[in-house]
Amino acid sequence: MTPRKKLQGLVAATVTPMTPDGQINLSVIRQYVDYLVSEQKVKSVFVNGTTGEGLSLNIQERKQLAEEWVCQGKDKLDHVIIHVGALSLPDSQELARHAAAIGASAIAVIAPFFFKPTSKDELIAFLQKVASEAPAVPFYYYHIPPLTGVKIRVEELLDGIKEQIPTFQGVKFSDTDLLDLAQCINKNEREQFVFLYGVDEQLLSALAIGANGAVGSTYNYLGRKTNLMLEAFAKPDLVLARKYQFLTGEFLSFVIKLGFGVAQIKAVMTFVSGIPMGPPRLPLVDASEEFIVKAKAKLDSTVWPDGD
Ligand SMILES: CC(=O)N[C@@H]([C@@H](O)[C@H](O)[C@H](O)CO)[C@@H](O)CC(=O)C(=O)O
Repeated sequence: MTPRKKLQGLVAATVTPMTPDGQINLSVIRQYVDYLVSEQKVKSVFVNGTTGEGLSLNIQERKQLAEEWVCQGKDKLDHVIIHVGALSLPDSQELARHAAAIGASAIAVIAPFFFKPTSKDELIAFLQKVASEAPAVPFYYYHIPPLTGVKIRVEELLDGIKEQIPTFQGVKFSDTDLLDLAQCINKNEREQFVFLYGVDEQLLSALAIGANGAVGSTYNYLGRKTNLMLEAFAKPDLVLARKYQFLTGEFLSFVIKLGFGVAQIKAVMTFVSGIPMGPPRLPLVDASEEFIVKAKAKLDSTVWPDGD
């Protein structure tokens, strides 16, 4: 990894490749890295997050994946962010120490979601205990209230956070509350925090209010298209940028109606990239053949502004 360009642009939330019998399949990570870089023009990854079924993996598996991504990403990827959140604080701390030891670019932590923090102070206390185990590694809070049920506003959380977590770098913001995101950006201009948006279907709106980039599942297979949207936005050619966003939205809205989660993301990534991502881990179950046929037909029939 080339150290340490400020994180911006697209970050692929990686899926965890598995063998048909449910073991993690490290052997395809090298091919996965090359595919992201050469075919999707995506040079940063977020490992062991939601899309990566991080919370369904054991500690050993999470460490192996982190190591493989860092190792295979060396000299190819700009940033390898490792999600180290867990329900158990010692597990999360162990993963943070491990990520630091292997040279991860950054770590991220989700709010614990069984026994939940009920206030900003409780959440910060948990995050601080994890971040302090990796004192030289940039730290991101991973905000995903639709899955954690932890709805503490990020705007509130950020107030004074640097004093308690000196490594705090930014937020992976996977929520539709754009007012909260806007307030975070507006109030923290001097802090130089990084805001990575996580709802791919409305990334353009987040860019408009100042998000630095995005972490998401679609950048695994629509990274190149979304990069064209980012370029159009930067020009600015908003008409073109909207076209890309609308087409991504049309695909997602189509598959969401069919039932779209990590299993289906793995299936889409498998047919688009040709890399076997395998089944998900229970309680998730494989995408149906019907889903795969319909999703593939939808993607194949989409005509993008660049002519593809
Ligand atoms: C709830 C969820 O899984 N959200 C995804 C999105 O990329 C999502 O798949 C996309 O917006 C389609 O709805 C990401 O925010 C998750 C993510 O970045 C991760 O895997 O850590």
